[in-house]
Amino acid sequence: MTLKIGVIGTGAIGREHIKRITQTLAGGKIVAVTDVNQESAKQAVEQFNLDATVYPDDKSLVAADNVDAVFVTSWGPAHEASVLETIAAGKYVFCEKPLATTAEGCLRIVEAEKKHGKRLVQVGFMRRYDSSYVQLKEVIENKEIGEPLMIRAAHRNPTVDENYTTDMAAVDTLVHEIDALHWLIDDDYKSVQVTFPRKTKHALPHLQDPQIFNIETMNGVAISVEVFVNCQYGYDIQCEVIGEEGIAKLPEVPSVVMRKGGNLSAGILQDWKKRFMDAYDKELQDFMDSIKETGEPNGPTAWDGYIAAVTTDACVKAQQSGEKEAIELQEKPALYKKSITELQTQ
Ligand SMILES: NC(=O)c1ccc[n+]([C@@H]2O[C@H](COP(=O)([O-])OP(=O)(O)OC[C@H]3O[C@@H](n4cnc5c(N)ncnc54)[C@H](O)[C@@H]3O)[C@@H](O)[C@H]2O)c1
Ligand SMILES: O[C@H]1[C@H](O)[C@@H](O)[C@H](O)[C@@H](O)[C@H]1O
Repeated sequence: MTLKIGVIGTGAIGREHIKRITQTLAGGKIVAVTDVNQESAKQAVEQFNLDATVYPDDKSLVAADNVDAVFVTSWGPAHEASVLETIAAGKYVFCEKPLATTAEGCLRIVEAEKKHGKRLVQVGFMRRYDSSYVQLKEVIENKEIGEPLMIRAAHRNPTVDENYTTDMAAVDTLVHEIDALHWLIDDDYKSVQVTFPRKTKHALPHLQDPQIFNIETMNGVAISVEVFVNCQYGYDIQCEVIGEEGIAKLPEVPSVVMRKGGNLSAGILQDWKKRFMDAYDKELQDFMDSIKETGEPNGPTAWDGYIAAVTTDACVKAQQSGEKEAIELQEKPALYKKSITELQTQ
């Protein structure tokens, strides 16, 4: 059975996902697209030679009889309405981060899914599918470094455009670590405090860059994440877990090592599209396969989207107050108690 997919938002990641469904992955077909910029939607159809209808808006795309599942790849503030619309139609939805821009918005999605009675939503936290994070998680789960005590991480982008603001360091960038790190050590967040080191001359006046987020977990693990989005030299994701018996570090991205002109050198990636390419492939393949095999998506849930939103809200508050801010979650609903992946690996 081929999963027939409609895409809302045909910008950078929307097109990346259309390309992988059309050219790389098995089991899905893009049958519908929409974008507030209708020209962009039409261009996407031409670019990938799609046999797909261009709809005027998300509502009409979601309602189309031949659409089984929807990808929400529009701007963050538009996600909640499209996801709610899709759940109301009883269809599956893969939503890029953020699930919604507020914790309240995520809870509205959780409530809608609970009312529907089974999981329909997967959130695009692709690091859980990245082989280097999966290896790191295995080392931690097998207790090879004992109990984790501290994590040192960094999320660096070479540059960002002028629309990138100080809060986006949390909401747009750190959000990946927020999802990946609690999953990695199977713990919950307790509080966050933010410090602003000396500002780089490469950041525009309105942007504080770099920033350091100090997060404490319920088990007392101290996490420090540097977000530096004008680091100039490349796209660099680092993560080191310090445990009672040793240290485990995210492997470096393989790169050809050259000896040339008196230098020993290896390349560093320049943008996010390549770093998590395989993980994007795996997350979407898993989305399609699990729906076919079990009737529910397998990956990060709407509840994971809610955890991320509560945490990014606290981070933004901490940026503004300079104080340690609490990260407080509501009780996890039964629908999300165990993901299918967790049950399978027990
Ligand atoms: N998982 C990741 O690593 C990753 C990477 C990049 C982007 N993202 C997320 O994906 C989303 C899109 O990012 P992008 O880089 O592709 O942005 P983009 O600006 O390139 O594309 C977004 C597209 O959505 C369209 N759009 C906006 N509002 C809409 C609406 N209401 N209905 C239909 N179309 C609408 C815009 O016209 C644009 O074409 C963001 O939420 C971003 O955070 C995730
Ligand atoms: O939306 C992008 C994307 O999520 C990238 O993975 C991240 O590195 C960037 O900082 C962010 O702006």
